[in-house]
Amino acid sequence: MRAMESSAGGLLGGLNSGVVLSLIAVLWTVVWQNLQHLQLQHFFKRHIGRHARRLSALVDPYLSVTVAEYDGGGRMRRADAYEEVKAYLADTTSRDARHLRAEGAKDADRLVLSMVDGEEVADVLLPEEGGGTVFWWAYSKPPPGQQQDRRWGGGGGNDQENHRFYRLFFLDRHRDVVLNTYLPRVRREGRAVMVKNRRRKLSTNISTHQFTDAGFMRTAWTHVPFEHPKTFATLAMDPARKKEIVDDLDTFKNGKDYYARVGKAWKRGYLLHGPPGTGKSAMIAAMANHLDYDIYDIELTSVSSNTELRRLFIETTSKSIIVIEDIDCSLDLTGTRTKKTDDKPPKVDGDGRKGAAADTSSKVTLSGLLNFIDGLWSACGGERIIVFTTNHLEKLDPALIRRGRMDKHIEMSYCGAPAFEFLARTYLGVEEHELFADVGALLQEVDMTPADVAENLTPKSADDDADSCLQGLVAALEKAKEDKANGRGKDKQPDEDEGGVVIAQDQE
Ligand SMILES: Nc1ncnc2c1ncn2[C@@H]1O[C@H](COP(=O)(O)OP(=O)(O)OP(=O)(O)O)[C@@H](O)[C@H]1O
Ligand SMILES: [Mg+2]
Repeated sequence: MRAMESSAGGLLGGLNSGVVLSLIAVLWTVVWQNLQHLQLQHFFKRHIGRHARRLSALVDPYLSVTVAEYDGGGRMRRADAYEEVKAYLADTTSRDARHLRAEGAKDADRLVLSMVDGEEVADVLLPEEGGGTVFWWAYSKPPPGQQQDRRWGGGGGNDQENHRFYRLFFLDRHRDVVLNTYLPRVRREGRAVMVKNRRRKLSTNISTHQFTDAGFMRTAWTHVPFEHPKTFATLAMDPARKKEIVDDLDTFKNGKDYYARVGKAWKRGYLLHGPPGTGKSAMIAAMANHLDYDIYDIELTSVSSNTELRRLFIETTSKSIIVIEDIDCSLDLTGTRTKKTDDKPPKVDGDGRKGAAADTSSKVTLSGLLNFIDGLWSACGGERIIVFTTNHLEKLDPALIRRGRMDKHIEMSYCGAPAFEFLARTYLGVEEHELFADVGALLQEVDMTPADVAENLTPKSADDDADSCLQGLVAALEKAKEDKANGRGKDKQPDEDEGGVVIAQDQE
């Protein structure tokens, strides 16, 4: 059978032209097919299997390594090796393959090319690896009805999708160099190409059909290119705290060995809390830009079950930030989500949390969320940051935000004098101004968010300059001070009555 595969791939003709061998190949194919019809294959397999294998090695001397699109039995996560081989072959493909598939690259004008089904390209060893030897890479999918066969890269599971694969053909005498030198280099170089071509993504959990290597298929996430311009250089906050956060992120990013050594999953939780407009979302964008990570923004209210939450997690890639904004408003066990399902009281598990036992049908529970953050599944893939934001730290369940889950708590607060001066430099380009002292003093008396300060510092017409913007800010601050004195100040946040202590109730 392997003789058939490789001859179909054009290998045998090119490299084994002896008439005798060709005759044997034809004879063998005919005999084998007839044996199948006669139901004698089993007999032969058992009794002359060894001889058959020798004969087939003579007819088809090529060995193969299959790099399948999906690891394991299901289509949970694209195999890294598959992506790496695809990236590695992109150059060769664009040079040699006749039919190509194109995807957008980081650079807006460029395309990343790959093979379509049935294409083949040749590759050679580098001079320092021995040079000269030709290998063949073929890209294909299993023949109909054989998707589950392990020979075709299938995992033997129940998934009926067509799993694509790359298959490398080589001679037995090159086995060592292929397995120990060539393939590791393919993966290494593939990873480097992936980094070069990577367009960062902002994904959200809207399930859609997307075009992948396997054609149109349903994906849990929908994404757009991530293009938020916020960086730590334009985020106003106390310089010492900013440095601490940047150092923390860098230590995490470079901490692969450390996490492996201490036996912890390579992930880190950040809890950003503070009033609206203090820069929590801006901080997430700055983190993603600093680390060069993708963002997965989960809208928890549209996740129907703990199982779906887990699936979402599995479909995230490493080097990503998983964000749940306004976590205090996202998980309402007493509101509409519960009413939507049934009136049965939620099950309570051993440590008193509801919903952990079996209720996976209808809603996300605190227990599901805790598992999402640090259960066994949370370790798959590695290099992920999980960020929760909230305006109401006090409403969150202590179990959710304890260290180990949310490792670093970052308070984002109202604008002080240093943050204001930073914003004035960023927005107006002024280092010094006579109104700085007035603004600084007013900011000590009234609470104004960086978002409001930034808005006041934004020129509204061509006539606006640094003077007029700063005067506008002083006026706004004086008005806020007056309102506060008259009892019309912001005693409560606009959304204070919404949301409710929803997560906390999960742990009664
Ligand atoms: N510390 C800051 N430095 C620079 N810009 C800021 C800062 N805080 C807020 N801003 C600006 O104010 C606007 C609103 O900020 P952002 O959306 O990050 O607030 P938030 O804390 O996420 O608010 P919410 O709780 O309502 O989601 C953004 O345009 C952001 O650039
Ligand atoms: Mg926000």
